[in-house]
Amino acid sequence: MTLLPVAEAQARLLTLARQLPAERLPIAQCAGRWLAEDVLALRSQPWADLSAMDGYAIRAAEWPGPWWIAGESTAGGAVPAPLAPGECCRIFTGAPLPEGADTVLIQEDAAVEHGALNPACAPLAKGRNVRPAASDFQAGQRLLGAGAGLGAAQIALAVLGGHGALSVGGRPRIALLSTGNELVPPGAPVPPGSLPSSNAPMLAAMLGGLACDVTDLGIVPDNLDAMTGALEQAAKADIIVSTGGASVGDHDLVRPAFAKAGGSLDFWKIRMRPGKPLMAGHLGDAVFLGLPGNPVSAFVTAYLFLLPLVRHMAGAAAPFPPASTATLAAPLPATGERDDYLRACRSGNGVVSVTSQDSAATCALAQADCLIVRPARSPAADAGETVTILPLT
Ligand SMILES: Nc1nc2c(c(=O)[nH]1)N[C@H]1C(S)=C(S)[C@@H](COP(=O)(O)OP(=O)(O)OC[C@H]3O[C@@H](n4cnc5c(N)ncnc54)[C@H](O)[C@@H]3O)O[C@H]1N2
Ligand code: MOO
Repeated sequence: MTLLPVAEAQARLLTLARQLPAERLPIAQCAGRWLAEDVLALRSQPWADLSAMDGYAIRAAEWPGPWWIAGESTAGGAVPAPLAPGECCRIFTGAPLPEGADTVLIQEDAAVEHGALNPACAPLAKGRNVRPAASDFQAGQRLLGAGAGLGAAQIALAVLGGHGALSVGGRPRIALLSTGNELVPPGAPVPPGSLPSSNAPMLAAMLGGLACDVTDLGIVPDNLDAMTGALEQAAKADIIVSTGGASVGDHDLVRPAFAKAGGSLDFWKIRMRPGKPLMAGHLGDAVFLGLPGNPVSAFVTAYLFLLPLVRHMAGAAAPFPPASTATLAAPLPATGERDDYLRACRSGNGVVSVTSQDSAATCALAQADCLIVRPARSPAADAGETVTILPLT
């Protein structure tokens, strides 16, 4: 069976998903969401020519003065009277310049005596220490595009643009299923042959920073009817995620259970290491993602598929993790028939892959802060070569 290239599988996954209906939220609840529509400026910023410093508003052409201090301008105060020739105005940071003024002399460079101002510095260029009206943005300007992520800076911009509420994409509901007779819940006694189930808590943690609601439906035994029932129950969610049982063994029942529940599979088996047995499809309105059971495989496939799927459904225009480059601090062997996503660490000397690349090596995974992406059939690489990386932190 030919293995599907990662980029093709990612694109196909997004076509299975619909973007959720938008909701309008108070701006204080918009952090971490994605805009459902463009945000236009309802006002200009600054609203007038404002002082950037505490000092004196002058007309630069009248340098070196002296000027008579004729009034005062404060942020939030009355609009100051226009300057007559030879006049200046005491002014504070954020306050509007009076008509006729074009420059601000900072108070540290001012000598004031008996109401007269003399400069104690080299001549100032016209416009110095002034923020011109609308120099940040103009009323009507597009401040942020639909699909943009709302972090702290974007929220500040939207508020200054005059908005108190924004239309944002919805929060996908995600149901997690962990399959395997060997699994016991976190913290429970672990009899011989058993294993604490770490995948659902790991996935919940990966999803924790995203706009979504996660329900852990627990551990499902390797039994066709139990798995089918669990999938049917999970189909109320927007995204169903299972881990384990994705491969070809006799007890890997996710595919048959998915079919029995009425699901339609879109793809299975990806040209990547780890993560080959990944599958996706839909069950009713829910998108289904079957991740491999090995913890590292589940982590990498969640990072490359699940998190982008959630971002996409929540309205993100750019749902995939941003790739960058780094210099190898140590050599790497040639890759095989699948693209490698090597767990790696960045340091001042460059990037180095962690000691074990086994799909079950969670100690090594926990040390990694990025993935090195190496296409299938890449030759061995020397220290000093440039590689593509994806940040994990
Ligand atoms: N003959 C073949 N065998 C395997 C192939 C293959 O192509 N041919 N693929 C291998 C690859 S690649 C992977 S990855 C694994 C994935 O298999 P499954 O998705 O079926 O996962 P399981 O067999 O159920 O479990 C694998 C491993 O992970 C442990 N596990 C499962 N769930 C959890 C959990 N919730 N928390 C912690 N650990 C979990 C499980 O105990 C197993 O040790 O298949 C290869 N085999
Ligand atoms: O592809 Mo599996 O995920 O190597 O271990």
